[in-house]
Amino acid sequence: MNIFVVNSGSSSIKYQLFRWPAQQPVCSGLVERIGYPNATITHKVFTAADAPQETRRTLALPDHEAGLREVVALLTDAAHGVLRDPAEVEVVGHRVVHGGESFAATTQINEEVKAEIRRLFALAPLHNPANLLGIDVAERIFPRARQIAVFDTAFHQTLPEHAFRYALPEQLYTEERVRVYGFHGTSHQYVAQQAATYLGQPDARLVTLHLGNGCSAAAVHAGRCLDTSMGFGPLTGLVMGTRTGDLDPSVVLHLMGQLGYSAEQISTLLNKESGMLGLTGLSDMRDITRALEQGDARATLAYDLYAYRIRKYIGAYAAALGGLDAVVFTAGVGENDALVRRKACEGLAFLGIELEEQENQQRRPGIREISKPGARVKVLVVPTNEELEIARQCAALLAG
Ligand SMILES: Nc1ncnc2c1ncn2[C@@H]1O[C@H](COP(=O)(O)OP(=O)(O)O)[C@@H](O)[C@H]1O
Ligand SMILES: CC(=O)OP(=O)(O)O
Ligand SMILES: [Mg+2]
Repeated sequence: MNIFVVNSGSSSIKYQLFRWPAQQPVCSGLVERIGYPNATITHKVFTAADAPQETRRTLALPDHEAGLREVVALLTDAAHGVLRDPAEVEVVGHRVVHGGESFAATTQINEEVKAEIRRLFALAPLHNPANLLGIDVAERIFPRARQIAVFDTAFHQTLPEHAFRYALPEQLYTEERVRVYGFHGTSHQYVAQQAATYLGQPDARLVTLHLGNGCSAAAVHAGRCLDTSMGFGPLTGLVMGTRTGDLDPSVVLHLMGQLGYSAEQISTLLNKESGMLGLTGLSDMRDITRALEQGDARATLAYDLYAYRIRKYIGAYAAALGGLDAVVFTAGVGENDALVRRKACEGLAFLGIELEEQENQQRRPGIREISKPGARVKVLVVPTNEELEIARQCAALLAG
C-alpha cells in the first residue's frame, strides 16, 4: 500500500510517500518560505543502496496551493518522479491542526469532517485553511485514495480538566467549548515516544519543546500529555515566528477600545505580525541568527525573550510533572539552533539541567544527548517525524 502524507505548516509543506506495511519512505520533501519570492522545494528520493537523490528548486510560491501543485508535478516527473500514475496512491494522510472537541482521533474525511475543519478556520487561521486546501487538492489529484485526517489536537485530549479549563464562567465551556485544545500533538507524541525508548524509561517525565515556525511545549508523563502551552487556538505560550505567544488580554482590550482595532486586525496582528517578526522584522530563525551575528540589538533581545519564555515553561512543567527525566528539543529551530538550546537551558542547573556545549554544537542526524554526562536531567535533540506518525495512525485506523 502507498500512503502519501501531507503536512501543511504555517510557512511550509512537508510530504512523504511511504510503502506500507514496510514503513519505508519512498520520497520526502519540504517546501519552505511559502509566500516569499525565494521559496524552495527540496525533494528527496530514497533508493535501497545509495544516498537519497536530491532535487532542489527555488521559485516564487504565493500560497500553499501553488506549493502543492509543484509537489505533485515532482511526484510524477519523468526524471525524479516515484509514481507513474497518481492512482497508485491508496491513502492520503493529512495533518489537520484544529480538530476542536469533535475529533479526538484519526478520522476518515467526508463532507461533514470538511465542514467542521472549515468551522474552525477562525481558531487556526494560519493552518486550517491550508489543511482544507490540501484535502481539496488531494481529492482532485488522488480521487481513488482514502483521505484521512490526523489532528494536532488529538494527543492533548488526555489533559486533566484542571489543565484544559480556563477560569471563565462554566457555560463558556459547556456550551461554547472554550477550553485548551493544544497543538503539535503528533510531533509531541512522536518525540516523547522516541525519547522514552532512547532512555529505556516508558514512564519518563518529559518536557517536549516543539520549536518550528509555530512553537509549543508539552508536559508528558508515561506517554500521556498532562499540559501544553498552546490553548484554544495555536497562539499562546512560547514566542513564535509571527505569533505572540502569551499575552495579557488587557492588551487586546486596549487595542480594540482605545486604538480602534477591529477583530480582524487583531487576528492579523497576533497571528501574522508579532513574535520574532514583530520584534526584529524577520520571522525565519536563520535570518535572525545572521542579524544577531552582525550585532543587531533587536535580534539579541528577540533571542533572549524567545529563550526566556522557553525557560519559564520548562520550570512550570517540571512542577506540573512533579519531577523531570528529560527535556526534548525538536522541529526546525529545536533541532538546528544550538544558541536557542543553550539560552533556554541557562541557569537551570538547580533543576538538574546542564548542557555539554560541545555536544550541543554538533550536527549529527538521529537522536543526540547534549546534557553533561551524569546530569540529573537528560537534554535530548530528537528529530520529529510528523509524517511517519501520521502514516502510522492512518494505517492503524484502516486496520480497525
Ligand atoms: N539550520 C537552522 N538553524 C536555525 N533555524 C533553522 C534551521 N533550519 C530551520 N530553521 C528554522 O526552523 C523554522 C521552521 O521550522 P519547521 O519545523 O519546519 O516549521 P513549520 O513546520 O512550523 O513550518 C524556521 O524558523 C527556520 O528558520
Ligand atoms: C500548530 C502550529 O503552530 O503549526 P506549525 O508550527 O506547523 O505552524
Ligand atoms: Mg510544523
